[in-house]
Amino acid sequence: MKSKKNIWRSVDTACLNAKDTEGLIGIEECVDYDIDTVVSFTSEEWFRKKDESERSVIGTRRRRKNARKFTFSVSTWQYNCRDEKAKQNQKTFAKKWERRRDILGASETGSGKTLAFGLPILTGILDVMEQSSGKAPNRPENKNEVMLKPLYALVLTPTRELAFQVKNHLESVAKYTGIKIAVIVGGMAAVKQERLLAQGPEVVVATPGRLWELIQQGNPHLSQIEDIRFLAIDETDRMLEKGHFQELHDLLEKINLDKTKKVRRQNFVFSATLTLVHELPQYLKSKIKKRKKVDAMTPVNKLRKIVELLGITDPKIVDISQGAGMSATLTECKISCDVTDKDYYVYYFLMRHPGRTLIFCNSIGCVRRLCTLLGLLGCQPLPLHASMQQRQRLKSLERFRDINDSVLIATDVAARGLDIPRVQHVLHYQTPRTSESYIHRSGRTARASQEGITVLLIAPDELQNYLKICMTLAKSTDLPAFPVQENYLAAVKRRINLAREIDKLQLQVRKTNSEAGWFKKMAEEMDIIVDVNKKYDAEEGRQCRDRAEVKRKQLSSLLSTPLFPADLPRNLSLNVHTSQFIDKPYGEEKAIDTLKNAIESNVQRKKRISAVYRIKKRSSGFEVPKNVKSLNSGSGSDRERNRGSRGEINRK
Ligand SMILES: Nc1ncnc2c1ncn2[C@@H]1O[C@H](COP(=O)(O)OP(=O)(O)OP(=O)(O)O)[C@@H](O)[C@H]1O
Repeated sequence: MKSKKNIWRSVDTACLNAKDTEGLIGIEECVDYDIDTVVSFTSEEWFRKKDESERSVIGTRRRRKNARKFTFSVSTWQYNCRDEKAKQNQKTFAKKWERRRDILGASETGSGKTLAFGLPILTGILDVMEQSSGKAPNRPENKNEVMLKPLYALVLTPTRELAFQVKNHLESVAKYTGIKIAVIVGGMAAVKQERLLAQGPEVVVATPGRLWELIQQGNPHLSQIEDIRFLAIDETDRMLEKGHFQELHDLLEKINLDKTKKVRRQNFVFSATLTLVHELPQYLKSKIKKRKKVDAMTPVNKLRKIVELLGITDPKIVDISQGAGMSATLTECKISCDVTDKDYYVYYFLMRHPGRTLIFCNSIGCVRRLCTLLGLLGCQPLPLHASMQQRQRLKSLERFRDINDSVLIATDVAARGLDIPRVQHVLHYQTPRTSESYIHRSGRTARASQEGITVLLIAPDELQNYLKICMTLAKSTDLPAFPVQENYLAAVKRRINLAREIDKLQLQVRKTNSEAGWFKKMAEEMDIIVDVNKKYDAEEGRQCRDRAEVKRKQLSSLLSTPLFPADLPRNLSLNVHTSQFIDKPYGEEKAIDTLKNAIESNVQRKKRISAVYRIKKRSSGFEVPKNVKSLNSGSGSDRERNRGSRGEINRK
């Protein structure tokens, strides 16, 4: 269809379903057209539209007789599209895309990479669909086979949650284009996913394991995987890590087999840490000095390796990551403490600074323990780790999104890519093992130009790891210490210690019960009669239960008394799960402001002290002692913890 004079008329939307028109600022219908040729929207037009303050996306939806032009407001994407940084990011990427080259893209966390590859893919598919509209679809060679709808694009992500998120994100953009998107991940019923694939989605978002499984099983829609025109690999550096995602390598081998198809395909390779490289360990540095054959890992080397692994030729590299992939709106800080004190500081933080908080642990066991502990204290934490059922994992995420001031305790399974609105704090309960992990975990806050704070809890035996992270991220100064009002810690400790005791007693009860259960089962199998109650439960188990009950009552009464001074406004609410009263202060200073104020007052204090030194020196020839370097240098001191110091890193 071709419009002659480009005359458009408003369409009355009253007759349409409110859900269908949600987010539309209007629908116009082209009223002068010929039905011979199809009008396609050029990339220039697309991106020109994107620049307008009320950015709009134009998609075509062919109806039986006429084509309609759909313009939808960005509010359908659930965010305000005036995020200049994200827009700039996507524009940068768009320019490269116009030349249809493979893109290797690195930009900081939360800067909008999903759309940076999502938009080119969706527009690309529309183009391909327009071009091939006259041609016959993929006809099977065998007449008995069903005619296949084409598969145009594949997006791969390292985690299932991220796959769902990317799918939702793309779906909201593709809402009026008619492009269908399916998500294929492990942990969900394969039959259901096969049903989705049978509908012939143009885009498949998947994790490599399940996708490869279905390909191996000969899924008809996925049999076209070699024909895809667009491939995006999100969090590529993680996906290509040694020993992980073997299926991805198998898949790449398969789709790179046919050289003509490979050349026709456009690849998008994205991550915030795509160009991040680590400092070489000392022993390797000395090998380099001795001219032994050790390749220093540079960003170029790293990218070269990725390109080689993916079989990409002549890609365009777009590296607009600043600050080692961390958002400029992110404020970092640390709390140095003993490993046994970490619970106190976490609970203190949650109570003193309520807000949506994501706590990262290094192991599943740690997530479970912390969840139980904070659960007993009425914080209602939500767990997220790989040993949970997929349904539960998604439910935890959903509740974390929906509930204000919610707390999610997760392993690194939640570290990459997840975009949860208004996460105010990220706490690293344990120092992450890699710098990448630190960047991605921290990047769950301060997204899309919002402010956020990340707090690293460092025990003495984690100092080494912490220093490595600082060096990789080229930090010249120590992270400031988060200010903690130590006078409240005694009350915090009382609560935590009681909760720990209850946890221990509960564990003992569970152990006794399971032992009794096992014994009973064995006795039944051997057909002997044993008084199990007498042997196990009668004394020890009952005593533990009673003691736990007493302690629970004590804790309950502690929780019903205020933790912070009476002059702070408080919110005494009932925890419906435990029937305990939770006392939550609110209305006080935000964590980020507390830290900024502490840093500011520390700077002022240093200025005052150096002014006093100068005056004294001038008036009495007083010399500043040479060993006075920094007032708060060194880590772990109470003084530093309280005042938010910025000491120099001791690199030795
Ligand atoms: N042009 C834009 N204007 C406003 N917000 C945007 C824009 N583009 C993306 N966003 C929003 O920014 C947030 C972060 O986007 P996205 O999840 O794509 O970031 P990312 O760069 O992939 O982050 P990560 O590195 O953590 O995976 C999302 O909520 C997204 O909706």
